[in-house]
Amino acid sequence: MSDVLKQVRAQLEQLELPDGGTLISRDMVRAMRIDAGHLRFVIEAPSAQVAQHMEPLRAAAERAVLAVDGVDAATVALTAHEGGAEAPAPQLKIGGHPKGGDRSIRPASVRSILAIASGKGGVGKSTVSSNLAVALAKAGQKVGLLDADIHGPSQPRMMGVNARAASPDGKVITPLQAHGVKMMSIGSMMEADKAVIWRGPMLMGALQQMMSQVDWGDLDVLIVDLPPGTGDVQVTLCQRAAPTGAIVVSTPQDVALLDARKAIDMFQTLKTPILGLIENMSLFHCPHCGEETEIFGHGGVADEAERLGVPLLAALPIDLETRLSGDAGQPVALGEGAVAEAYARLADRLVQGGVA
Ligand SMILES: Nc1ncnc2c1ncn2[C@@H]1O[C@H](COP(=O)(O)OP(=O)(O)OP(=O)(O)O)[C@@H](O)[C@H]1O
Repeated sequence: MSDVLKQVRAQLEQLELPDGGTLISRDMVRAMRIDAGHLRFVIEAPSAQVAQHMEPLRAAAERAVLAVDGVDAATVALTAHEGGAEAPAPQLKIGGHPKGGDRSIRPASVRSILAIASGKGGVGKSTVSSNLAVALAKAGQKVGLLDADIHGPSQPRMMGVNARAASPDGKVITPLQAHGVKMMSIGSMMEADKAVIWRGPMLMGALQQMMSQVDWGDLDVLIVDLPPGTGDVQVTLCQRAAPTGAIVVSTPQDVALLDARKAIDMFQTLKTPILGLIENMSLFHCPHCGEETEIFGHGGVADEAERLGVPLLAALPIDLETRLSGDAGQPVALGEGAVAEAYARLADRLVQGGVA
């Protein structure tokens, strides 16, 4: 963390909350960054109800940080963990059959939809999705994250959102909010230890509901974390939501790459543009001896990207902090350091390319 950001945190430690503690001690500060003297961060209230009373504190925080040398301007936003304890549980029947034939399920207020896919499970597709969402939000984009991995939803854990989603009118679902990102997951609609035992049509119905019945509002980009493989959810998304493009995540290992090719072939068949590939877990840098080990090999994804004529968008190392912060619901891209910078570069590249 830079010295200026450390001083900003120290300054915020001085600002007492009316009900005790500070924004720092109560872990309410998210996505803090400084760019050419302009400091930006998000205060995340535990619920929408609490957030309603926090505007004076937001304004006070914005004023207080201007006292720090190196901060010339400050923008502090207020968000809430929607669906806190007092929010009503959704009355929707999730998991019905899809409706409307081939009609589009693309929300009109969403500018870009990025599908994050992989051929094989466990290669880091959800990790990339959550970190990319956070990095885009840090870059000032209005971001949504839809966890479409219906059988194995991991975004509630990775984004640190335990609340159940709410639907005040029983028709429209209010998305949850974490780290400046609107988030919706089938995991936020179900009881934690209930298995989802739906088949094709119900999966497609659930995707349709999460696209079109969630109040996404105006978004620059909606990141869709797909299930692994080439099944009904992927095909429905491509045919009915017309994603702006797909990003395929793979490890450099042969077996993962073989499956990634199938995913790539599916997107080509469905005429969804492939924006590029991401190599995840490419290199391990030992923090003790400094040695670098290619645990899953190296370079395979770059070769595949070249063969297809699409960019290699990022090569991300196998990294303990990535795993720990994902498990703790605080994506590594929230902080600083080499991996956070790699995600910031990836976000920047997608924004510059006009796809986010
Ligand atoms: N670069 C990385 N370094 C270290 N651990 C990682 C990295 N990327 C992902 N992981 C870890 O690997 C595990 C699997 O990652 P993740 O859930 O993102 O994969 P996935 O492709 O979405 O899997 P699935 O398709 O089965 O849901 C997680 O524990 C995650 O924290």
